[in-house]
Amino acid sequence: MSYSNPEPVTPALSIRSLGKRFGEKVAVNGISLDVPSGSFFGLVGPNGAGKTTALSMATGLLRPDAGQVWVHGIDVWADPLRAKAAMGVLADGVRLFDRLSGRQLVTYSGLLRGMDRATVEERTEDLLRVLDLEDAGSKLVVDYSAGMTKKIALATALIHSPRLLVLDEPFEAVDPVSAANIRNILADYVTHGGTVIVSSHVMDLVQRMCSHVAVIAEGNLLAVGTVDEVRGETTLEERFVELVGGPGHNEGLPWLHTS
Ligand SMILES: Nc1ncnc2c1ncn2[C@@H]1O[C@H](COP(=O)(O)OP(=O)(O)OP(=O)(O)O)[C@@H](O)[C@H]1O
Repeated sequence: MSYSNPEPVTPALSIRSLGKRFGEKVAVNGISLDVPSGSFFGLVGPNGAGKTTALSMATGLLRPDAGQVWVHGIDVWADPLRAKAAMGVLADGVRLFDRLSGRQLVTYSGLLRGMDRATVEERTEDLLRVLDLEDAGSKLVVDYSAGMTKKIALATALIHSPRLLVLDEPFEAVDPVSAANIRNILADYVTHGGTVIVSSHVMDLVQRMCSHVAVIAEGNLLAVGTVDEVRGETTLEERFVELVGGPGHNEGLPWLHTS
């Protein structure tokens, strides 16, 4: 009896030769990588490395100058509606419809995704509860704090139960209890077959939370693999500093010394 080779599993996200420049500035320099399905994938890099630009292109928010992106095998730029249906996105710095209340915003996101109202209402209440936003549900999003805004944006990314979550800095400005809640929700989602991509500056968090990591700096991919492969015998933080270069400007600011 002969067996054919098993089909290789389609990555949750595949990026090939993705590039973007803003004027003279090359923000993303022909990056290629695969995010395995079912992974918890961290994207790390210094300020201005190109993380947000790369994730915006990967999620159909910013048109690349070059390259291609597939989400579960669907070409994001050739078939955006189908690709976006498979994704939940927490974008950095994108304005929400903040004249809606939190509850309205999450409900609206679900209805826009074509979900039926009863399911949307049920999930909206679940999301407000687990994200500790029940009391703030009827307040306008424009009046939310930075952390509350992050959490309501996360709720809009989760409502349709996507196969892939792409979260740009999901823990920024979020209090530790809410952050732990969100980590648990995401870990549970991955355990049940979802894939998460998070960008973060907190190496310790990425080391503890993620199965895989990519390091980018100045628009280039410096390392990618499982967290253990990338960090080797050291911590992810030490490896990160080795890869992107240690602290510069050691001279400090003498005029700031008050005594
Ligand atoms: N709309 C834009 N116009 C001009 N330059 C841009 C624009 N967006 C990003 N850039 C530049 O592209 C580079 C990459 O920026 P990007 O926001 O992708 O970095 P990042 O890794 O997300 O940084 P951070 O960690 O600080 O959020 C930076 O030099 C930035 O100034």
